[in-house]
Amino acid sequence: MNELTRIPLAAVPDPSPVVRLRGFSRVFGDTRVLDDLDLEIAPGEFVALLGRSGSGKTTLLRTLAGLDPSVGQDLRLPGTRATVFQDARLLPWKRVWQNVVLGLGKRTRRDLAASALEEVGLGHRWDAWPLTLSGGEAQRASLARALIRKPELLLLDEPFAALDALTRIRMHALVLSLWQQHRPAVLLVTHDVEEAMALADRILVLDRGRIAAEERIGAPRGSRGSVIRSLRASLLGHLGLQTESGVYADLIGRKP
Ligand SMILES: Nc1ncnc2c1ncn2[C@@H]1O[C@H](COP(=O)(O)OP(=O)(O)OP(=O)(O)O)[C@@H](O)[C@H]1O
Repeated sequence: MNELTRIPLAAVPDPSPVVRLRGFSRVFGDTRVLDDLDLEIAPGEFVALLGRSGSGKTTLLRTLAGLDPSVGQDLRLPGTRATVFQDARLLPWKRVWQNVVLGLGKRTRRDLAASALEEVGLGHRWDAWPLTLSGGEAQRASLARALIRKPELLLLDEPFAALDALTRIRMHALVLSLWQQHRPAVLLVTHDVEEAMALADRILVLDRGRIAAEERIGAPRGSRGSVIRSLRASLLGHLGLQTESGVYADLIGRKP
């Protein structure tokens, strides 16, 4: 046994979190949208955030992205963050590759953009105009633009919600493989319970401004089938969706 193996586990410090919010609140007028919220995200962790409409998901994501100017500096956030939104937000008057390196300085080379686009499966469209891209292609470009910045924290704000089912599944596979390769911490905001269960290590449910539930998925991706069934019921319960899924089942004549 060498020296290293004798060090007790407790003596190994936890890696410091990429995100740490303690007792964080955000108030708009009379509405307390985030209320004394605690959140930590470890380096390289993939976290999904579920919540009903209006529960504060986007407010939280904007805070973490540094897009909320009224939030002070009392948060621990990483230096490099990048966000992918539901709409790709590409500038239509710039080529796809120019969008990918936008803001990175004049010396950033075209071949760097092209290789990032290659990585997201869009190498053949590197010189295209954004308006000629499909929805899925535009989101690939948006992912390339995020990843080229080598973010410690990648924020995904319902990035697949506007895509058709097949494209969405392909994008899930792409995001997972990019995450496995680059290992940023990820916070994925989604309404889709299945998406959260397929992609994340940990799922949070936001309700009335706080984390109302937390589920950690130990099983590796690809062999989560048995865990997912019980988790789905629990998450739908936390989201208050059991009644709705019952109503839906009545509509289509199938048991939920
Ligand atoms: N700038 C603002 N000024 C006033 N109220 C706001 C502002 N931004 C958000 N809100 C309010 O905060 C609440 C939470 O909004 P938020 O967009 O964070 O919810 P969400 O969970 O992302 O909803 P959805 O799933 O529908 O996108 C809403 O009631 C919204 O009207």
